[in-house]
Amino acid sequence: MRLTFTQLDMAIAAIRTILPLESPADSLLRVFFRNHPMAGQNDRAAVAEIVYGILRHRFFLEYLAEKATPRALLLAYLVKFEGLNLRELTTFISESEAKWLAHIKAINLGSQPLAIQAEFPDWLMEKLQKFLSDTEILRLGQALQQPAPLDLRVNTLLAKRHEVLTLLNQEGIKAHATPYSPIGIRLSGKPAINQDPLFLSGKIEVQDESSQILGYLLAPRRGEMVVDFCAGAGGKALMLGALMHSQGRIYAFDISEKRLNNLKPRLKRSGLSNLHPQRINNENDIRLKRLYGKIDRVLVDVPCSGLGTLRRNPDLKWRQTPQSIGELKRKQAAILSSAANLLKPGGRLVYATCSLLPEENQDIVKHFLSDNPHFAQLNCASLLAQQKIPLDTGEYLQLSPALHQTDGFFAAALEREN
Ligand SMILES: C[S@@+](CC[C@H](N)C(=O)[O-])C[C@H]1O[C@@H](n2cnc3c(N)ncnc32)[C@H](O)[C@@H]1O
Repeated sequence: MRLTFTQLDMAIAAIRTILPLESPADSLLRVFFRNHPMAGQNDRAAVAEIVYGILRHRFFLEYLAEKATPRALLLAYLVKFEGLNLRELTTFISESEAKWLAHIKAINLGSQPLAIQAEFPDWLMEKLQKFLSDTEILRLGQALQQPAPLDLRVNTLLAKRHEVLTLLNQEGIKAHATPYSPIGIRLSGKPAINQDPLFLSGKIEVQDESSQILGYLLAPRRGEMVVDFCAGAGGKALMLGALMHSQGRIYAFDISEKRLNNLKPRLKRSGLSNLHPQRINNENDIRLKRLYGKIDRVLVDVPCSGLGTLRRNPDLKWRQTPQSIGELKRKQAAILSSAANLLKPGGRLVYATCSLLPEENQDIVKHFLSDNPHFAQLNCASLLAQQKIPLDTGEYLQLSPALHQTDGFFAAALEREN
């Protein structure tokens, strides 16, 4: 990483603004850049990389810096994680900083306590230790400290994967097929894909491979009635529409008008005509009643702690607390129970989270099944095998950045029997 003085100063200002983490880091960074309109494309990329790098390695960096000032965190990060040598920083640092940096260069991360090596706060360590060994926690923590690759989904309504791969390679963008999703592409590096003609013409969408696998678990067919209960900006609903060849009907529900508005330009690009976004007041919205017992497939991608996405959102481990997770669990159970009312007998429901914690995953599903004996659990590995996806994580789908190079994802597939 080669940095200018301006970028170093701007990075310090950005860290000062973002680290209190009063809002999500990505929105704080957006506001920061809005307030620094003179920053060019390269400056923004460098500052964002530094801020996210510091968020990923914050525990170790705070341990290294006696006083965790934005400047100390920046310098420690550049030396320990970006491999900058002191010569490259001489004009920027004082003599005492140079001495301190020379000292910390020799400190080995491997000799630190597990929580620091894995970069997990104490409350999360406590939860993880209930179901993972120390070795598994370390592997998970290390995988979550790596930046996520950029995954694309080919919109099969408009293009084929091999054609898109050829076109990307012709543009000089290094890309290869994802190992599990038959319509996924993984890019090397982070090209500005949202300016690419393939993106602008709706042939590709940005979507992590783990999220694409969910679409294959739900496996909606042409002509069916489908609900994406927590559709957000529609990442998964758009894929469902393409799997259905734009035939049948998908309702994309969400309580957030803003998120559904973000779906609109994507929907326009996608060429789909079977997707209907609709804001609901809450999971018990009276307007849902007319659909009770009528829907073939329901996706319930509930709000969750997001701990499986720490590669992209490293700030979540400081923004979540045991209390916030307690509230999420109540919401998840309520949403699952209401969404299940929509299903017709023989219909399929997929409950999904991007959390790693059994309390937001298996526990919610088990509780639902014990309250609803007319629902049965389907085996996710068999459902994926039917779709020719050789991905066997047992009866639940459990994807991990350490094992599958995807975000951490959980899903259970349920069928209404009568
Ligand atoms: C994990 S996100 C969904 C992401 C989305 N499926 C996608 O692929 O982009 C969870 C969503 O649930 C929505 N939500 C929260 N409470 C809800 C409720 N009671 N009913 C429906 N949606 C809700 C949130 O606004 C958020 O967009």
